[in-house]
Amino acid sequence: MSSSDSVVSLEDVTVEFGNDGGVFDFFGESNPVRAVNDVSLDIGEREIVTLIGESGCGKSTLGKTAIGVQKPTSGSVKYRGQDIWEARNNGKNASISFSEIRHALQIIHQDPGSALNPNQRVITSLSLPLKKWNPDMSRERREERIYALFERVGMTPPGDFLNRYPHQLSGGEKQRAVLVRAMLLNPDLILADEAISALDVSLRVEMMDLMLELQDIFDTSYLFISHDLSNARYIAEKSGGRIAVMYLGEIVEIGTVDEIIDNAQHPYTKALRWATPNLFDDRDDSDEFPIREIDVPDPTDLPSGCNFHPRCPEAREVCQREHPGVFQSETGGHQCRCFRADDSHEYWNSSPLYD
Ligand SMILES: Nc1ncnc2c1ncn2[C@@H]1O[C@H](COP(=O)(O)OP(=O)(O)OP(=O)(O)O)[C@@H](O)[C@H]1O
Repeated sequence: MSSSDSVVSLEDVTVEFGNDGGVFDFFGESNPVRAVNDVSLDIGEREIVTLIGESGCGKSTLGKTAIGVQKPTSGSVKYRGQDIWEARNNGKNASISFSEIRHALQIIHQDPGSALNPNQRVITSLSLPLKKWNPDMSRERREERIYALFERVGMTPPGDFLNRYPHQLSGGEKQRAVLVRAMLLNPDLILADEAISALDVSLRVEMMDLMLELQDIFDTSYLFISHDLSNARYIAEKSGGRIAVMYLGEIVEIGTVDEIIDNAQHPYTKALRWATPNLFDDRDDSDEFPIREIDVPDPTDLPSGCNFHPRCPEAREVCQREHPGVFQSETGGHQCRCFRADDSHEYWNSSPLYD
């Protein structure tokens, strides 16, 4: 996919936190955290990209950067070809205004409670954004749309739910209300940041199905963040989307379900897959955990060479010295940041690092 066909396109994006002139900088006590490191990613029309990786690897920061909430330290983030930060800072030259971009890129969080005002009835919380973005829409028309969507997501009769306060809804009902609120704005992309993680396991599939159903109606793309590979697999498989695996700020592998689940190339992806037993029918219980059991490196003090080499059972001397670039499969879709993806790399003649 080229960046011109994309809804959102990130190119060489890096996001650092720290070194902001605070008191710790003065004493030289803080190194910046490179939460996102040189990430390029295109999200297509009606595409679902799932970001997966352990806590602190940079998923939320990358997600917020993709929707224009977090400014990148370097690199560009474009919405339909328009640089989001240029639109924000230099609106006169922008072909798409920053407010149009913010309208088109919505977010739903893990905690739906935080998105609904506890002191307002649900109908009010859902009406306000519609009113803001469509000031000419009559109150009757607004409520008609909200009621229709509530019916669509199975919250019937809608009035029973809409006239309650958020604390009178269950977690699953609140999350559905928040999804409806985002969809009412007819966004092009929704960042779903761990949006199903707080739900009971039994409700997660229901919520993912609902997201897919609404995607069909509204032609929405999703950037779906999860730390659970089986959820990532479910949504990517059903939508024909891609899974992107993050490790310490980088996308270390990206591809379709077949490529990531059945033909993983990166040792970290293989470790995630191993750690998700319900994905791995052929696992022998005596198999060793395919990752070296040391602490996750400090994101303010990244290792030399490949970020993953201290934990990688396949690491060789070159991995300690050189940072791997992105290797692409012949079709270009399956990408991996590991020397092992290149049959002719000097890695294969380099000495193993660990016994
Ligand atoms: N505003 C901030 N200021 C300083 N550091 C931050 C900030 N936001 C994130 N970080 C750091 O950036 C790194 C990536 O954080 P991020 O929340 O993006 O990861 P994550 O993969 O989404 O984690 P989790 O799954 O726990 O939410 C972490 O080391 C985190 O502490």
